[in-house]
Amino acid sequence: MQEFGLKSSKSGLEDLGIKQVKEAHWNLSPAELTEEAVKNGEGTITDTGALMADTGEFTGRSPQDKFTVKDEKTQDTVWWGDINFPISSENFDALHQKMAAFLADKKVYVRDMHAGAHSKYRLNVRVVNTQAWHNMFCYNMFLRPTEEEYKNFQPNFTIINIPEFKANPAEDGTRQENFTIVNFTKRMILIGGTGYAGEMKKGIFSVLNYTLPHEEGVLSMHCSANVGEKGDTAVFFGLSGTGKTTLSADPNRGLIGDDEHGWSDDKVFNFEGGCYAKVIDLTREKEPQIYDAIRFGAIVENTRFQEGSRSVNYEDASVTQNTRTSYPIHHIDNALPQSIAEPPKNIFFLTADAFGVLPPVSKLTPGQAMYHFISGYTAKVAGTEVGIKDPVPSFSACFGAAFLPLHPTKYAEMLGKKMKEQNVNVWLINTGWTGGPFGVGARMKLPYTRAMITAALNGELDNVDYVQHNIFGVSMPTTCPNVPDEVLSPRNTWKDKEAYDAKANHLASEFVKNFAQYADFANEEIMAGAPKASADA
Ligand SMILES: Nc1ncnc2c1ncn2[C@@H]1O[C@H](COP(=O)(O)OP(=O)(O)OP(=O)(O)O)[C@@H](O)[C@H]1O
Ligand SMILES: O=C([O-])CC(=O)C(=O)O
Ligand SMILES: [Mn+2]
Repeated sequence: MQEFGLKSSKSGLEDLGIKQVKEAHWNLSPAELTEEAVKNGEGTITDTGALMADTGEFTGRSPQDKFTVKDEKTQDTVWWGDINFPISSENFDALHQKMAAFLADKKVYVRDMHAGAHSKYRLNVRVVNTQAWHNMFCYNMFLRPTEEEYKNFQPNFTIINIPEFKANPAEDGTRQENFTIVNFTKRMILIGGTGYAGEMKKGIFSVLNYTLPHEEGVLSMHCSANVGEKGDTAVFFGLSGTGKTTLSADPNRGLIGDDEHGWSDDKVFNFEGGCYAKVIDLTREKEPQIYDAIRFGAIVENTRFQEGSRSVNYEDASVTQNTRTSYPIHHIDNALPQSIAEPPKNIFFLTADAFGVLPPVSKLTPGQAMYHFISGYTAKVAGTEVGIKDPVPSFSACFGAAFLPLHPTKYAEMLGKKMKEQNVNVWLINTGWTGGPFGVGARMKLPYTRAMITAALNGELDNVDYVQHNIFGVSMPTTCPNVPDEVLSPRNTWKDKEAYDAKANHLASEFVKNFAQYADFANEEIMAGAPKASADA
């Protein structure tokens, strides 16, 4: 086999069961990968120098096709069910062999990288790709080793990602032709039949969501994080599309990361080396930092050009609503170089409530915080996952159940303990609808949401009056700098108050129904954080 680039002297492709490839390109630079991607016909260059590529049939993750190998290591530790689907190690081994054989006449791009900015908890990840742009996605999204580290690199987890390789469900134990399979024993992830690059980053996130809490006592979180001038860290939990990336990019605060973090005894640290932002309707005016990050080295996915030019038309959703960009974190000016900071003083739960019920900013008691963390509510609108067009209420424990191999109460217990010990403020932010539900009202204006978060962080909401929401019980400030008072109470913003009460009661009942599955875990304090349907509505 022909090999190019900066290769580790410690281990090669044979160690991954790959005996033969046509060419292996090791650890190419973004410039080389951009060139390869264009030569291979994978993409084009935009007028700001970014690489534009399509993910193919899959424009989002496919949670139903994500499997975990059920074996001695995982059978009693993984939370099996409709999130963690089991597959046998025989199926895994057979697929692994087929994939390795498939590569015999292919050109591959191999990359060595780190996950976890805290040196104590770092994971060495090796990825094998058939598409150059995927390899560049990994350059952007994972932490980049130094030249010396490349030379001595030894992987302790590997991803083999071949979009062109399709499984045969009847034989391979998958649901369809596409699959993502995590094997904790062999320390390997196999991805096939899909070109959605996010499967790689979320695959490794799932791995860290197992190893860190289970083996290291570190809480892993689906959140963004940034830090103020005084070293005050804030973390922003939220499901896809709720604003983690958008709101963590704040010109007045250093960016730690936009999607995946760990909270150890002493630090909050990013798992990743870059950001993966939604770009639908992106404008420079609303999101200048993200807009300006889309330059040479960045990738834009599933976007289209303005007619007759090489400018990206961010309004074009003809391929998908889930258009994305990935860029290395240093494309954001005030990103912290080490991606690590002190434990948080403030925690925000972001929700995009398409029913327009939850207040745009409210403060939670510790019991309410636990209740909302375990609930993990948002309303799903068309976006990151396949097959969702109309908004639906969505509860995803810990704001990221899809990535959690362990039972959610494991993460909830760890968070609850940390919140209490460190006396953290917890806020609920509705970045979703106001003035009525989706279709009637409008999405909360981004400048208002930013102002609410800024006020909370600066202590400007410490000494204002609060009122309790009649059903959810959360405390709503009655004033907030740079936000009109009338926006702060959702009921005020609805023309039809009875319709509001009915919707609020309905949403409350959805919360209660969903929470029933955690009844064994919840104590009195947590249950006091539950919404209470009002009898007169
Ligand atoms: N008030 C608001 N607050 C936050 N985001 C808003 C608001 N109004 C509109 N948006 C839009 O909502 C989207 C939020 O997406 P963002 O990329 O921040 O989500 P995310 O939580 O990082 O999701 P993912 O985990 O999938 O990456 C952006 O497109 C942003 O422009
Ligand atoms: O993983 C992805 O494709 C995007 C993302 O951040 C999420 O869905 O939380
Ligand atoms: Mn995410």
